[in-house]
Amino acid sequence: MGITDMQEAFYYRECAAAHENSPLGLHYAMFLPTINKQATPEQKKKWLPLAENYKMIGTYAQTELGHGTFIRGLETTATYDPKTKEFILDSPTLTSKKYWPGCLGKTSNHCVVMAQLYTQGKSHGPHMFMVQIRSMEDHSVLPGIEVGVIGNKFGYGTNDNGFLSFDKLRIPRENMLMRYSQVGRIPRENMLMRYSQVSRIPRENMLMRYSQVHEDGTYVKPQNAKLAYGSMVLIRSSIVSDAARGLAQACVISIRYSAVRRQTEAYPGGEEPQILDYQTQQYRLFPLLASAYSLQLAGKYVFNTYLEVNDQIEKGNLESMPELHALSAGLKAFSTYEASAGIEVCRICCGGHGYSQASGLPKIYVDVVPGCTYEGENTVMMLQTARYLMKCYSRAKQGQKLPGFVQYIGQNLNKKSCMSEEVALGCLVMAYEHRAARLVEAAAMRMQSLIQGGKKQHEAWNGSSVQLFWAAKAHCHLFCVKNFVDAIQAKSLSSKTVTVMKSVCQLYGVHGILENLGEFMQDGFFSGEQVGYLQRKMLALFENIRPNAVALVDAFDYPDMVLGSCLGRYDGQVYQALYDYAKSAPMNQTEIHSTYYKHLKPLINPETTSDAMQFAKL
Ligand SMILES: CCCCCCCCCCCCCCCCCCCCCCCCCC(=O)SCCNC(=O)CCNC(=O)[C@H](O)C(C)(C)COP(=O)(O)OP(=O)(O)OC[C@H]1O[C@@H](n2cnc3c(N)ncnc32)[C@H](O)[C@@H]1OP(=O)(O)O
Ligand SMILES: Cc1cc2nc3c(=O)[nH]c(=O)nc-3n(C[C@H](O)[C@H](O)[C@H](O)COP(=O)(O)OP(=O)(O)OC[C@H]3O[C@@H](n4cnc5c(N)ncnc54)[C@H](O)[C@@H]3O)c2cc1C
Repeated sequence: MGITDMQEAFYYRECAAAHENSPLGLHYAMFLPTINKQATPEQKKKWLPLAENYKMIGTYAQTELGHGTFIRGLETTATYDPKTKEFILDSPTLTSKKYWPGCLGKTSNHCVVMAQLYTQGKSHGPHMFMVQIRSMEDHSVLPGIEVGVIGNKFGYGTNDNGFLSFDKLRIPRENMLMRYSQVGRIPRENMLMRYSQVSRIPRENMLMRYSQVHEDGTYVKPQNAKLAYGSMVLIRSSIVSDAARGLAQACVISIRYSAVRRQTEAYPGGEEPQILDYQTQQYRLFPLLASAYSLQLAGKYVFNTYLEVNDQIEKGNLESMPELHALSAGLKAFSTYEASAGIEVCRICCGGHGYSQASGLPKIYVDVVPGCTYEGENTVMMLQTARYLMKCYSRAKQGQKLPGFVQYIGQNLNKKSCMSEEVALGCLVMAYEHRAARLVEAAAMRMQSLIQGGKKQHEAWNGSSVQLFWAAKAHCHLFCVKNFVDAIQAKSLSSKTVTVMKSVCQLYGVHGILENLGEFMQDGFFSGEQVGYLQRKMLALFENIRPNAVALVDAFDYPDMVLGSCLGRYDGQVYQALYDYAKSAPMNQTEIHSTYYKHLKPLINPETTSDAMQFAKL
């Protein structure tokens, strides 16, 4: 294809089989990026050409039967044997079997495995290892390995998510991904001098990233243990755009269909209106359209931030890792929650036809919804963001300056909303900042009061985790609103486009307040009159957006072959498409289905069953 940008490559392949979830998905999404980001130059030189040319086909094997979220609790072990300079990989318990990795059961012949590293009897936590699991000659499973598929799932039918276990499998020392940490002395000639010299330079000259390497194979610590989590941060940063894509496609289908579908005469003898003219249909669909635009912008921001921060990390500057982790973890959770719920609403808005595979909506749903679980279960990710927000809160209270997107924390909470009938974008942002700041403070106060009441840190954390979750969710919501407003105000769009997009942005902000009113009103920030402004503005925005609704979904520019939907076709020929779809159903290829003879005929016409049974056996 010659496409070098990995997101473009992903979406190009998606066009070929939209939402089918490629059996090579993990090879592209995590196996290749892990080699790129976690391997030494020497290891990359050896593995990348094979992986890029599909000789090595791999996946990312981290999750086990017993652990997915708690990486430090993983049970697979990799024990270093200094005599043979090998690691011994083992699955010591039933719960240590790897379980869920995509493309593992039948497709991959290699995988990067996350295992607890042991050297000289000491554990050094989770590290990545390159492991060949099948022969590159005949794809047979290698000795010491058990691998297979995990069976049918909620969706992902084309992905052979699998299980994998090791029985004291020996792999060469060079198979530990050693960009950030090593075991055993690396011969000088083996290590490209990109980052550091080995053995002959004075110890104090060694970049802190590569601290001491000892002859006896003592473990070399990375600058930050979380560098090993880097592949997950990449995918989390990518998932936001992917969730936006799923929601946008569902909006295209449901809004185009709502412009074609007519139902129920508006008044006795009157014409049946387009269902898109029903205010309740607009109330359900237009905010989702706004959300799709907002999440697309958020996805662009977070992926660009990932690229920038990753660039710094590669140069040894890890300063922005915490921000990137907090942003990517929170937005991954927020976007997949919003998109999953939104796609389901789009399906319901299409009535019975929405429940048909012909609509394309079930496929989009089962492709997007696991994003709430994989790459970090959403609640856990929100709590990781909350952990960062608590740190920011205490820094703000100490008068420290905070980075850009958290500067609102610790602000004065006594002020009231500036909201007027006009519903200015600035007042919307101020409302979201106030809500988030207040929820961050409330969670911090709750933690503090529990600790002052004698609770231990972890008890106070758990006892505050609902409020911590609310604070993180409000933080992510603020980010999306502010990012959308900034895009509208900064963009040099034509005045017509700005007018339309400003209404979409306003609707996103207004609807978000009205759907979470308690959090905005709890401290009297809004008056009842101001809430009235917002309610009237929302209804006015529906009317304002209605004439451009189809153009706003056409603007996503998804071709019919990607939407795969009889309801969302660009030409609007829904009923003919549905009828053709039905006619093409495999069961309609014969007038009488063979099961009639076996199961129905004996009930309906028992007397003539025997010769018919002969016929059924033909
Ligand atoms: C098939 C489709 C194909 C598609 C093809 C795609 C093509 C590819 C091309 C790619 C682009 C394509 C575009 C579209 C693609 C998207 C489509 C979908 C892809 C689908 C594939 C994905 C499949 C799914 C793959 C998977 O599912 S793979 C497994 C995922 N599994 C997890 O995600 C485990 C979660 N759990 C944890 O991440 C940790 O367990 C835990 C909770 C953090 C605690 O970690 P712990 O070590 O306990 O740390 P703490 O003690 O809690 O914290 C201690 C201190 O560390 C800090 N810190 C924790 N972290 C981090 C971190 N990162 N970084 C920095 N700091 C961190 C924390 O801030 C704290 O700092 P402090 O506050 O002390 O200052
Ligand atoms: C479609 C799909 C594809 C996948 N692909 C891969 C892959 O390629 N490679 C791979 O390694 N893994 C993969 N996974 C596994 C996935 O990464 C894990 O399922 C995910 O990390 C969640 O972990 P878990 O399943 O152990 O859930 P758990 O962590 O057991 O979560 C269960 C519940 O416990 C709660 N919980 C857990 N910990 C906490 C906490 N500290 N605080 C509060 N609540 C908590 C969660 O919020 C959740 O509600 C995939 C999963 C799916 C569904």
